[in-house]
Amino acid sequence: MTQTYPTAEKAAELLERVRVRRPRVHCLMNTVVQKFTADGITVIGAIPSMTSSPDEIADFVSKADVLTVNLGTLDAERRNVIERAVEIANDAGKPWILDPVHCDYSPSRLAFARTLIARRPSVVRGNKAEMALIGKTGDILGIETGAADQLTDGTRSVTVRNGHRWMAEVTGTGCLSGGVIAAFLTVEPDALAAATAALAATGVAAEQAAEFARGPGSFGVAFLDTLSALTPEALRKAARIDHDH
Ligand SMILES: Nc1ncnc2c1ncn2[C@@H]1O[C@H](COP(=O)(O)OP(=O)(O)O)[C@@H](O)[C@H]1O
Ligand SMILES: Cc1ncsc1CCOP(=O)(O)O
Ligand SMILES: [Mg+2]
Repeated sequence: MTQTYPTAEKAAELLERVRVRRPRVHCLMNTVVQKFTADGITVIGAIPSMTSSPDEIADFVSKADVLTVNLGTLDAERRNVIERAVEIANDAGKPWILDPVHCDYSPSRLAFARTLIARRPSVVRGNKAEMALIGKTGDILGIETGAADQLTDGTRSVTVRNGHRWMAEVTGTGCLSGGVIAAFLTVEPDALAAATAALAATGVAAEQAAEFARGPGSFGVAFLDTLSALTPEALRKAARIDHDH
């Protein structure tokens, strides 16, 4: 069977669509990087919300277009809220993404990540150590980020080669990428194409930011500037997307 693979042209088209649609992205996000993640979602052209209040989660997820579930700074109350949020998203047929932050540090967090994967997120994204423990995710899109981002949906595999090493020195670039991927999931049903475009966009913005930043601190700020200013045309020209065939 002929497979369709995401291209730089497709990434540019999806960036345009996110900016036009302005999707609502609800994030159950660790407490360390809520601001940076919300800023990333805003500058890509989407609208973030961040509450983890048990009283409000149903209303917020019901009004959102997509959900981001991030397991950093997890506590008992947020576990319950996550379970409720996932149930609402699934019942409404809304996409959601799981970031199993630090599941490699804690068996209980890894076990919780596995129960969530059984509830079928559209995407699981983690760093190398996290994804080594999560393992294969079957037909659920699995993404291992790093110097190159490796994406596979069990049938197709794609590598996104954009980015800059300073991304690894700013806390929360991975978490932010989860929020940006979520925004792209709302404009493209093929999760592989959506996530490829999102990671190419953040990677290209990082390359541009590194040209005028002086180190990780100024890079974090510059990255929001360049992600905000990123044009579909610049993304099309600079995206470096490879695939397996
Ligand atoms: N050495 C690197 N060179 C280029 N991009 C990188 C590098 N390390 C991480 N990134 C990028 O930084 C983001 C976060 O990735 P990663 O560090 O793997 O996740 P986490 O923050 O969850 O540990 C991703 O967009 C990834 O592409
Ligand atoms: C996103 C992030 N990056 C470094 S610490 C942190 C929060 C992680 O929380 P936890 O220590 O509970 O895994
Ligand atoms: Mg992470």
